[in-house]
Amino acid sequence: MQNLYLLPNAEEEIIDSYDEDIIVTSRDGKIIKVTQISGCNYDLPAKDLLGQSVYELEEKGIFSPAITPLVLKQKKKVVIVQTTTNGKKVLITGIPLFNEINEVEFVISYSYEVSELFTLQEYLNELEGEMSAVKGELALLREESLTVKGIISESKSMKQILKTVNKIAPLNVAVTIQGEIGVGKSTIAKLIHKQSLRQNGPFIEVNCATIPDAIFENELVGGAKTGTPEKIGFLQMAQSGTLYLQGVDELSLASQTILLKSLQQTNGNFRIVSSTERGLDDLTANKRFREDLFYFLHVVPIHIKPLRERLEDLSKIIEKYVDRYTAAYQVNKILSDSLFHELLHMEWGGNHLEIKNVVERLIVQNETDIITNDDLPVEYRRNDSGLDTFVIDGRTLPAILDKVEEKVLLSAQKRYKTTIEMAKVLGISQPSVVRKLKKYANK
Ligand SMILES: Nc1ncnc2c1ncn2[C@@H]1O[C@H](COP(=O)(O)OP(=O)(O)OP(=O)(O)O)[C@@H](O)[C@H]1O
Repeated sequence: MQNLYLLPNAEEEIIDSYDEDIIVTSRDGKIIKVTQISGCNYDLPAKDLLGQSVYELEEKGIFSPAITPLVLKQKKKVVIVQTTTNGKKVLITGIPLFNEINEVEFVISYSYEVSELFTLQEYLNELEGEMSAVKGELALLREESLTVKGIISESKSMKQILKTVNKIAPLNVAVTIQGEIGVGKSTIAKLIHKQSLRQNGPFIEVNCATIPDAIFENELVGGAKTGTPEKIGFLQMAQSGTLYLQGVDELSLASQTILLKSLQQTNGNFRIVSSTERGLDDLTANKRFREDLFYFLHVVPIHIKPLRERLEDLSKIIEKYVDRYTAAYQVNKILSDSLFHELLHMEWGGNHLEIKNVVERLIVQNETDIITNDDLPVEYRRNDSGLDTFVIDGRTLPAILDKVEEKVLLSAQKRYKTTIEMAKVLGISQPSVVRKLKKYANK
């Protein structure tokens, strides 16, 4: 730094031209000049400072520490923070003024009260700590929500899908995944994201079916247009990540127009993956889906077959859910072969979601170690009453009906907790249920 030289008779003008706390000390530490507000940080009138020694003031704890000795020693500008007797923080800068033989002749210092800055700094540090904790948590949650381990792909068609995903995930193309409810569309969308170059970015899921037309634009592009700029839209949230438009076939034509316009206007740095239950090409042909939006979204189509058409996957999935729920509920149960066979040949319109639900119910609601067809929830039981086993048996009709009644009652007793519930399901009175149960119990 270039040395500052004291100009003769110039100090007065310099000092008086500032509405600042400035103090000038001589090389022996005496205060020789002050401004009108000097001393206010130390709760002293300016005139009381004049003539005092900074060494003494330091000893009394008023200048803690004094800056003049430091500047004299270092012969250069010094910046320190003083703590005053009443706990205020004062940022003080000391500058040496040199004489002709290059010795420090005077020290000029100016100070600002910075307690608030310190409080702000502490607050910022605290915020920073919280932010990094939240960031860590977010990364963990993102990782968890995107974990796609254990994808079952025994069937040829699922293997082919995984191959396609492998190929297209690193490319920035739009993908449309079609399939029935619960067939694994969002699982594949997450897999595409995980295998893409944007894997560390966000995966933003937009459930198209649940957003009313009136607020769709607001949800997509945020509140800038509606006077609520603090509202961030999905398109902004998805930057450098993946935008997953779940159930895009559920959008009304009005919302489709908004979506297309917003996607075209936004310089979106994200990958779009959409899911649909219905074929978008059919909807487009029937004018229920905008053709231009169709071409925008439908670059790579992936079709996931329902589980009933993927028996190899279905079989593994039933086993997986049995393992999962026996472990979760700490029970030791297996499905009978006949029940397993039955499950393999059901419709499963809700695919994974439905199977998961039924297997959990089977594991939780039955007390026997081997779960059989009779343990299926009523709505899943086949509509045959097993009468064939009774008919040609030389028994009378009342005896056969009696046997059927006994079977129905005992099976209902296993399933329902109270006789009131049984009566309601079977459509007879509760005393009737009690009477019949007694009758069969005594047989
Ligand atoms: N191939 C698979 N292997 C193992 N589990 C799977 C597979 N596909 C999906 N699942 C599981 O099935 C459940 C439903 O899957 P997902 O949510 O991906 O279906 P979806 O088709 O997106 O459903 P929706 O129709 O509700 O959008 C999830 O718990 C998922 O982990």
